[in-house]
Amino acid sequence: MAQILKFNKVFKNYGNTSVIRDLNFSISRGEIIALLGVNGAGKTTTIKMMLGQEIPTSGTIELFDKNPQDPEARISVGMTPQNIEFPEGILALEILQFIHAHYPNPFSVLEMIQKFELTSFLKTKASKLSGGQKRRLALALAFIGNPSIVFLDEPTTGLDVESRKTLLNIIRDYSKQGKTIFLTTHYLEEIEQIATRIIFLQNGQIKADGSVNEIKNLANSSETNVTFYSQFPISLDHFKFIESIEHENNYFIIKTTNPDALIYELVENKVPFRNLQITRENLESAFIHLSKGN
Ligand SMILES: Nc1ncnc2c1ncn2[C@@H]1O[C@H](COP(=O)(O)OP(=O)(O)OP(=O)(O)O)[C@@H](O)[C@H]1O
Repeated sequence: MAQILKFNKVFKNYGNTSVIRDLNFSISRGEIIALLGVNGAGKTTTIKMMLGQEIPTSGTIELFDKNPQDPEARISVGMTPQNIEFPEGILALEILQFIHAHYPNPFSVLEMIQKFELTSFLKTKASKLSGGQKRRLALALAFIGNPSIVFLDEPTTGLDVESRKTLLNIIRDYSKQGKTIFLTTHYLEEIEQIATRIIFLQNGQIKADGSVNEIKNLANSSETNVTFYSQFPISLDHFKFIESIEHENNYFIIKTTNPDALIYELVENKVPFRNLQITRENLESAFIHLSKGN
């Protein structure tokens, strides 16, 4: 896959504070990348550097083999900022038409209106729109230029449930056309649904980089739950693969590092059970695990 964005030994300081420390990674066509990390980890700073809005203190960033500030690179980029403000007095429709006119090969204004369901507020002044309406307009503006890569900083914040679903579908469809999406969000269940890759930042450094399953597996070692129902008195004291047991109303909840071996032990010891369930890690526990680690 062709690489469209490269970070090479990138550092960023604000005054004496080191915010981004030695970022090295590349991004290819068709990826949906979620940049995750706790508040202050450096996500927005990273996106701003990709967009040429902040300059690295040292190291290099190449966007389409160019400096991110180069207009030739910027013409293939769409973005929404975390905080959206529009100029006073301009209608939503006028902003769409204005931005549309800046791109050589844009989607039609009508297509964006339909996709992002903007019809009901096209004749409203953009600065007077509700938070969710502003967000939908900003998203339409991010996509209208038919960009090769779209940067979305917390794009679903303020969106209602339907609009969220719509956006996730738009993102999925867009990546199927070979376009790249780079986003930050604090809604992990959305990431599980769409991301092809997660980059996890901690204190300005990459702590993990992989598929959703690979990231989940990082936390898997200590926190897989095996639950089952057994109405018989059983002792599991001598079992090797048990980290901890909770027992309530004939339900056993066992934490284990090795669910396969535990189930083998249950069967081998003829423990009577039913309704056995293995609960794999969700992304949230992986996130907590990664955030707590050093
Ligand atoms: N212009 C600035 N001047 C000084 N410090 C800054 C500036 N911008 C960001 N920082 C600091 O850099 C660190 C990273 O901030 P950044 O906004 O990139 O984090 P984030 O991961 O996007 O956080 P959040 O999830 O809260 O949006 C924070 O400690 C922040 O205070």
